[in-house]
Amino acid sequence: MKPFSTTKETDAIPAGLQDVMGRLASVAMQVAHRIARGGIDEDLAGLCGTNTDGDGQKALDVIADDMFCTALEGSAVRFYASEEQETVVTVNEGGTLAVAIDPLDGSSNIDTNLSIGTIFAIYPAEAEAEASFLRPGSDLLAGGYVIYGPQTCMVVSFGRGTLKYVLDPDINSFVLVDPAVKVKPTSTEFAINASNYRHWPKPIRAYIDDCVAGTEGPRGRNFNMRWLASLVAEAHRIISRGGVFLYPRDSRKGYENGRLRYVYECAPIALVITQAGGGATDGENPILSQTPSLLHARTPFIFGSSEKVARITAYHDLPEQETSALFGNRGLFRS
Ligand SMILES: O=P(O)(O)OC[C@H]1O[C@](O)(COP(=O)(O)O)[C@@H](O)[C@@H]1O
Ligand SMILES: [Mg+2]
Ligand SMILES: [Mg+2]
Repeated sequence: MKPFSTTKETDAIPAGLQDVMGRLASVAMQVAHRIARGGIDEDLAGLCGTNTDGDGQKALDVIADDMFCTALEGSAVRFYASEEQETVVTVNEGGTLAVAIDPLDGSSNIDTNLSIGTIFAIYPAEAEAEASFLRPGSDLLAGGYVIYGPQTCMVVSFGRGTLKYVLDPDINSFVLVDPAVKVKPTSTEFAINASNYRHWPKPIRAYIDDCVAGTEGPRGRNFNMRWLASLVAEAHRIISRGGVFLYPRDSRKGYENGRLRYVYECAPIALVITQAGGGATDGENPILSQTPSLLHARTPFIFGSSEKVARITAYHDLPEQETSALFGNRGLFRS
C-alpha cells in the first residue's frame, strides 16, 4: 500500500518531509477505513475520558492519536504534540522535526456520518520540546488537513501554494488532483455558530446582523449560512467554493479567546488558506504572525475568502457607536 500513487505526488513534497508526509498519509488511510467500518464491531463515538481542555474524549480521538504517534516512531520527528495529550511527547531524540496534530477534528460528528478530519502542522524541532511549538505559524514547514467524508482528501501547504490530494479507493493511494488550489476572493456564504449570538463581541454581531439583514440591510444583498461543527469540513467547503468561517472570542467562561487551538488547528488551517489566496485572522491581525503562549492556547479564528476576511477586520475598526447602532447606520458598508 503506497500512500502516494506516483512520483508526481511525492515530488510535490519537499524532500525532507516526504517520509513524514507518507506516514501521515498512511495513517489517514487507516483512519478513513476505520471510520467507514464504525459501528460494525466498535463504537468510535463512545466517551472514554477528558482531554486537558476539559473536552470529552471519544474513542476515535484516542485511537487516532495513538495511531499517528506510533506511526512517527523511527522517523525524523523529534517532538509530537497533540490535542489529546497534555504535554509534548519525545518520539525520537535525534529527530529534526516537530509535528502538532488534532488527530480527530469534529469529534461531535463521529456518530452522525458527517465529515470529520485530521489537522497537522510540521515545524523544525528546537532544542526544547515546547519551544518547537510556541512560535508563529509563519515558521511552519507544512500545514494541512485530511477530510474523511464521501471522499477522503488531503489538502496541504509547504509554504509555496496549496495542494489537494484525493484518496483513490481503487488503488488505496492519494492522487494529486490540484497542485495550485485557490480560494475564491468573495462569496455569499458565512459559517458561525449562531447560537452564541448573545455572547459575541459587537463587531461580530454587527457583521452578522448586516449579512442576515440581506437586501434590506447595508449590504443590499442576501447571504447564506452554514455550520457543520467540523472545522476541517468548513475549511474544505471554503477551499472548494469560498465563504468565511468565524469562531470569535465570546463572553462565555472559557471562551475569552474563542474555542479553537492555535498550534494544531488554527495555524495549519491558516497556512493552507492563505497559501491559496484567502485570509486568516483573529478578527484584527493575521493568525500566522501570532505566537501562542501555551501548547493548547486558543485564539479567535476567522478565515476564508480574502474580501470577506478583510471586511470583518474593517468592522473591528469601526467606532464604538457604529457597531452599537442599528444596521441602517453603517452606510460605510453598503456594497
Ligand atoms: O460545538 P461548537 O462550539 O460549535 O464548536 C465546533 C468546533 O469545535 C471543533 O469540533 C473543535 O475540534 P475538536 O472536535 O477537535 O475538539 C471544531 O471542529 C468546530 O469548528
Ligand atoms: Mg479540532
Ligand atoms: Mg480533535
